[in-house]
Amino acid sequence: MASVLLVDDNPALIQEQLAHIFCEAGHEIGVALTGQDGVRQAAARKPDVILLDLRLPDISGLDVYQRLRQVDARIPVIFITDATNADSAIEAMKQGAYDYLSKPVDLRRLRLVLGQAMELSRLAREPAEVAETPPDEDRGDSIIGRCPPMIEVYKAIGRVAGQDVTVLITGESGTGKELVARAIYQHSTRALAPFLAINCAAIPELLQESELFGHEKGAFTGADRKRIGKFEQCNGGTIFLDEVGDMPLATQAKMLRLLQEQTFERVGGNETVRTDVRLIAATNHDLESLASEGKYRLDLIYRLSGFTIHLPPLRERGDDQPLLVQHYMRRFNRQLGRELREITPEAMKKLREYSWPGNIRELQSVLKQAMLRSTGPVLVPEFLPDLGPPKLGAAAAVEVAPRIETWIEQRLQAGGGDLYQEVHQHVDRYLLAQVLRMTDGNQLQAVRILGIAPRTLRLKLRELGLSITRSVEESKDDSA
Ligand SMILES: Nc1ncnc2c1ncn2[C@@H]1O[C@H](COP(=O)(O)OP(=O)(O)OP(=O)(O)O)[C@@H](O)[C@H]1O
Repeated sequence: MASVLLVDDNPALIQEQLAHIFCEAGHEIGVALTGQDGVRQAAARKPDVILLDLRLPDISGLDVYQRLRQVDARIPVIFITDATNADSAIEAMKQGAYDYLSKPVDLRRLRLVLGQAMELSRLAREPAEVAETPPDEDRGDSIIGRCPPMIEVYKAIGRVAGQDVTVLITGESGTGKELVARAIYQHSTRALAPFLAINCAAIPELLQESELFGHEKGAFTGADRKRIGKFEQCNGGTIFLDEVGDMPLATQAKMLRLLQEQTFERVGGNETVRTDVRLIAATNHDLESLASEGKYRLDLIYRLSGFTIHLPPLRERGDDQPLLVQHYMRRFNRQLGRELREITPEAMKKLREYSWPGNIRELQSVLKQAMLRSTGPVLVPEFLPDLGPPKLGAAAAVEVAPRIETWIEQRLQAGGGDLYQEVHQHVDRYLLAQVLRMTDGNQLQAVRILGIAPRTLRLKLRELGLSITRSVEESKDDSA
């Protein structure tokens, strides 16, 4: 259930748009007509996101914003402005507002920004903590596991959280890097300051620099107004920079300076901006091999990796696997309205024998599929999707899809929400795996066939918990 507070003396239109966006029952949309009432309601309700009009009858929007920060600096505040108010909006962004929207607010943009802000609010507030045993209650995102390498991870989180240093988290896709970043943030001295998560792979390379550092009006074609970047916006807080290996060289140079001096210039500007942000970076690439190919700066690697935490792949976590299975079975039981209590030893054996290239994200996806197909209270191997032999990593784990009509029929009978997204994921999973199999894992050929950008393919693979391991034929050495 989401809760949004709208602080606006003329709320009708946006209220209507919010009602349209949150058409499901149970969401809470509070409205305050004055700044004072806004601050009072924010303190009383602690909403997930606040929409704040800059022009209020009693106090200026910027003053209200400062008071809201005192209530809880982690609640993302989205400013709503008249186009003429751009300067105040820029000032608001400088002070840490999440985003700003001009009136009349475009519904699609509102939905997008609101969705992102909600997710951020969740990330900043839901505890990401180590669970001694799988928790009964779904208290936030628990980090499950007690194998020796994970104990080392917990110790490292404990050692570094309170120190204001840059941390690099490494590990394959889906091993929990973001979860660990949140745990560090939540145990740090900046825990009450904002947290921003940015995925470099999701931002087109040409826009990365401006997204992170901002730009001046006219800096490039299309830069019709000044923009405050994430590092300026998150002053005092923590930035989690995911997929930091996907950063173009020009942005790397700027990042290096930021880490050395905590200063930078906006794109197209001369003014030196000072910021105080703690950086937690993550990558599933080997940065040193990127450096040896000339794609990554070694000096940046040294700066980023002052303190490194490595997350082991799931296949090396031994008895953590049954713990994770138990944990996610409980969660999906709640989400899907199921009552599966057990998994047979044979089904567990199948899971343990699999190599999990997509790690915990893939485990979640496989379990969810299996639970949706299960009929009784026990998860038996027949309900698991075909997991072997993983020539193309998780891609090979994709079952030969039943006809889509049958699948939808089964899902309708099973009940549960999110059907639209599930159908699309189901089709994507099948399509991508097929195409990647056909091209033997060659992504360039695959994107040509699919007609999508390489970045989109990478994002989709990540979203689906798929990864590619190309089969390598042993070269025959005739001279031997
Ligand atoms: N130890 C764990 N216990 C429980 N859940 C976990 C654990 N590690 C990861 N997860 C869950 O697995 C999913 C993927 O984790 P996360 O997004 O943190 O991985 P990641 O390494 O950042 O992935 P990527 O490299 O693709 O960004 C999330 O839903 C997360 O909550």
